[in-house]
Amino acid sequence: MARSSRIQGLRDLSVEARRKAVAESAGVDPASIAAFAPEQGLATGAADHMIENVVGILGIPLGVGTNFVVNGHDVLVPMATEEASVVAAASNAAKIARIHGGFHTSSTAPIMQAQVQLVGVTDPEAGRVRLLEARDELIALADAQDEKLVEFGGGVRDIAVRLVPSRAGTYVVAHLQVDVRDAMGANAVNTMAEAVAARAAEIAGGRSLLRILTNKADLRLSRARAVFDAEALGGEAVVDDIVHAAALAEADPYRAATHNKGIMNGISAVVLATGNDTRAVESGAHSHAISAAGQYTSLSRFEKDADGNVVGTLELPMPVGLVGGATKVHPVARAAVSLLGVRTASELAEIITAVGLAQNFAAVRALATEGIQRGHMSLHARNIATTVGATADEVPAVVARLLADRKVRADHAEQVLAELRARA
Ligand SMILES: CC(C)(COP(=O)([O-])OP(=O)([O-])OC[C@H]1O[C@@H](n2cnc3c(N)ncnc32)[C@H](O)[C@@H]1OP(=O)([O-])[O-])[C@@H](O)C(=O)NCCC(=O)NCCSC(=O)C[C@@](C)(O)CC(=O)[O-]
Ligand SMILES: NC(=O)C1=CN([C@@H]2O[C@H](COP(=O)(O)OP(=O)(O)OC[C@H]3O[C@@H](n4cnc5c(N)ncnc54)[C@H](OP(=O)(O)O)[C@@H]3O)[C@@H](O)[C@H]2O)C=CC1
Repeated sequence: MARSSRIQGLRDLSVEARRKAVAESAGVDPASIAAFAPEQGLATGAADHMIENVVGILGIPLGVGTNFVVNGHDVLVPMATEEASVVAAASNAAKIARIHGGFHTSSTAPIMQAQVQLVGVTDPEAGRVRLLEARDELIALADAQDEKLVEFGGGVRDIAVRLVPSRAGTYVVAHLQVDVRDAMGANAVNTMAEAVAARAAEIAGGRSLLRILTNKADLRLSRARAVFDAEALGGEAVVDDIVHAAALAEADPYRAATHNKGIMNGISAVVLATGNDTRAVESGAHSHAISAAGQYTSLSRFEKDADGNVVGTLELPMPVGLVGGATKVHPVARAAVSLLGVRTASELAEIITAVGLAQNFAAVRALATEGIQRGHMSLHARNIATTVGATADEVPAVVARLLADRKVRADHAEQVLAELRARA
C-alpha cells in the first residue's frame, strides 16, 4: 500500500516526473514500475505468445487514480482507459471520501462456479438428488485435477444442482463451487468441470453437454462503502439531488444502464490495467444488476445518512486474479499490481470495487449539480485539439479557446488552430 495517495500537483508534471512521484509516494522501487514506460512495456515477442495472429500492440493510456484510502490504507490506483476525465473523476471522488476515512470494503470467499449441463435425464428430480448423494465423490474427483490449488487452501467447497426447464426439455445442471484463491479461476474450474462431467452424467442418468464456468459470479461478491461529506458537496440540497439521481437509476432501466456504465468506467480501467478479464467482470456485473422483481437496476445505492452526508455502497461480483491470465505475463500488469501493493486477489477485488464506487459518485455528483459537460468536456477538449493536428505546444491555447467559446467541437478547433498559426 502507498505511503500517501495524495500527490499535490501530479497533473502538472511531465509523464516521466509523474512516474517518479508515484513510485516515491507508493514507496516502491521505481524499477518495479519501469514497465509503465512504453519502450519497456509489452514486447512484440511476448504479445505474439499471448494471442493469435499478432500484428501489433495497441497502446491505451495508463493513469493513476490519487487520493484513495481503502480500509485505512492509502493506495495509488493504476487505471487504463481511453476516456478523458475518468481518472480525474475517480481521484476527485476519492478526495471527498477521504474526509470521512475513505472506502471500507469487504468480500465473500473467492468462489467461482462451473456448470455441467446434463441432457436427457428421464427423472430429473431424482437425478438431482442422486448427484447430491454423490457430492463427496464428485468433489474428490474435481479436487484431484488441481492439487496445487488445494495446497494453496482452495478447492471445491460444495456442489449445487439445479433443474432448468427450457423449450428443449428440462436440464439437470450441476454447479461445482470452487474456492479459487488468488486466481480468476476460469481455467481452473473449467478443467474440473470437464473432469467430472462423465461421472456426473453416469450418476444422473443422461449425457453431459456444456462444461464451463458461469460468469454470473454471484458467490464471489465484493463490497465498498464510503461517506461523502455534505458540506464538501455543497450542502443539503446537493445531497438530496444526489439521492434523487440514484433513485431514478434504481427505478428506471434506461437510467440504470448509464449509471452502471459510470461504475464500469472505473472498474474496467483497473481490471484492464492489472491484466484481468474485462469481459468476465462486465458480464458478472450486469448479470448482478437484476432486482428481485426481475428488472435491470443500478448496482450502487446512495442514501442520506444520519449526519446528512451521502453514504454510497456498491456490491457486485468481482472475479479477478493475481496468478493467471495476462496478470503475470504482461509487464505493465505486473507493474500495476506492484504499485497497488496487493497480496491477494480479494484485496485487488475490493480496491477495484472502491474505484467503481468513486467513479460512480463523481459522475452522479456532476450530473446532479452542474451537469457532465463542464468537467468532462474541459478534459475531452485536449483530445479534440490533438485530433485536428495541434502540436503539444499548441494544445493548451486551442483548449483554452474551445472552453472560452463553449464550443468543444472539431470544426471549431480547426478554425482556432488555423487562426493561431496565422498569428504565429
Ligand atoms: C472532471 C472533474 C474531476 C473536475 O472537477 P473540478 O472540481 O473542476 O476539479 P478540481 O480542479 O477542483 O480538482 C478536484 C480533484 O479532482 C481531481 N482532478 C481534477 N482535474 C484533474 C486533472 N486534470 N488531472 C488529474 N486529476 C484531476 C484531482 O484529484 C483534484 O484534487 P487534487 O488531488 O488535485 O487536490 C469533475 O467535474 C468530475 O468529477 N466530473 C465527472 C466526470 C466523469 O464522470 N467522467 C466520466 C466520463 S462521462 C461518462 O462516461 C459517465 C456518465 C456520466 O455517463 C455516467 C453517468 O451518467 O452516471
Ligand atoms: N468465461 C470466462 O470468463 C473465461 C475466461 N477464461 C480466461 O481464464 C483465465 C483465468 O483463468 P485462471 O484459472 O485464473 O488462470 P490459470 O489457470 O492461469 O491460473 C490458475 C492456476 O494457478 C495456480 N495457482 C498458483 N498460485 C495460486 C494461488 N495463490 N491461488 C490460486 N491458484 C494458484 C493453480 O494451479 P496450477 O498451478 O496447478 O495451474 C490454479 O489452477 C483468464 O485469462 C480468462 O480470460 C477462459 C475461459 C472462459
